[in-house]
Amino acid sequence: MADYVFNYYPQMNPSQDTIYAQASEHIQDFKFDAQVAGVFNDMIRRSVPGYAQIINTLGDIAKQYVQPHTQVYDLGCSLGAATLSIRRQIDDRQCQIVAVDNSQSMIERCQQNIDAYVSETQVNLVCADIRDIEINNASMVVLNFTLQFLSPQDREQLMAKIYRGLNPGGILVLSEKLRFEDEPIQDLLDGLHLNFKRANGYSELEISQKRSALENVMKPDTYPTHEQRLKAQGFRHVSLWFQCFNFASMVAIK
Ligand SMILES: C[S@@+](CC[C@H](N)C(=O)[O-])C[C@H]1O[C@@H](n2cnc3c(N)ncnc32)[C@H](O)[C@@H]1O
Ligand SMILES: O=C(O)C(=O)C[C@]1(C(=O)O)C=C[C@@H](O)C=C1
Repeated sequence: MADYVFNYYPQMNPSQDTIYAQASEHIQDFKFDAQVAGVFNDMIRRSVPGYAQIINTLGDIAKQYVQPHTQVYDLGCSLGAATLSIRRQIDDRQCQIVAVDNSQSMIERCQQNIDAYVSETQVNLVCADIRDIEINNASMVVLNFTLQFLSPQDREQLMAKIYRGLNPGGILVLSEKLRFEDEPIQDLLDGLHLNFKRANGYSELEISQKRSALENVMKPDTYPTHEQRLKAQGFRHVSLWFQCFNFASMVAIK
């Protein structure tokens, strides 16, 4: 599989993630702070199976779904990988991309990444909580591994806001880590994910310390929960379009 986004945007991948490499007595809750922002491109590529494929495909989906003179929202944009992939495909459409993250460190690095490439499409980079922003005149909304960091009640409210802000025919792309009710399936897919991390050079110590750090802050839903929530908002067409182990990406069309 072409790992194009990392070859295409080489400046996005400057440092290796060694955040959990040393044993620590007190593992603090995971935060998207300056330390994480500095290594995030390496971290997410080595932690999320299919990440590059998902980023590339977001551009393809944008090409099909983004309508002229509308807005595209990238919620929890981190370093801007999704925004950059989408922007390359919609330069002829007089659209604006609204990219939002509440981590100042992510936003600063994201701005540098966006400024590094010329484009006709304006990117409005906002440092804010995605629970507080307005969404309107949207033809595409992206939540690429962001919803899982909100509380269940906030997930529901955000979905309702996204649905209201999308134009008819607009699309939401929702990528998440998944949980499985079926225990053997949960164990199998979780184990395959751990092997993916090992194959990408993470030690057992790094894997277990990161797991502890994420325990309280990232609570994945099952696919049926996602599907029910999306349909309850009114989305008429809901499907998985990608899954690798316990990581998936869904589309929901209004
Ligand atoms: C796993 S990262 C997303 C990766 C990114 N979408 C990509 O495709 O590379 C989650 C991001 O969501 C941001 N985030 C988490 N909760 C947020 C909130 N309530 N409001 C805004 N941003 C949030 C974090 O700061 C982090 O940058
Ligand atoms: O589940 C894990 O082990 C992860 O590292 C997942 C995950 C994610 O899904 O966002 C968690 C935090 C980091 O942002 C990168 C990847």
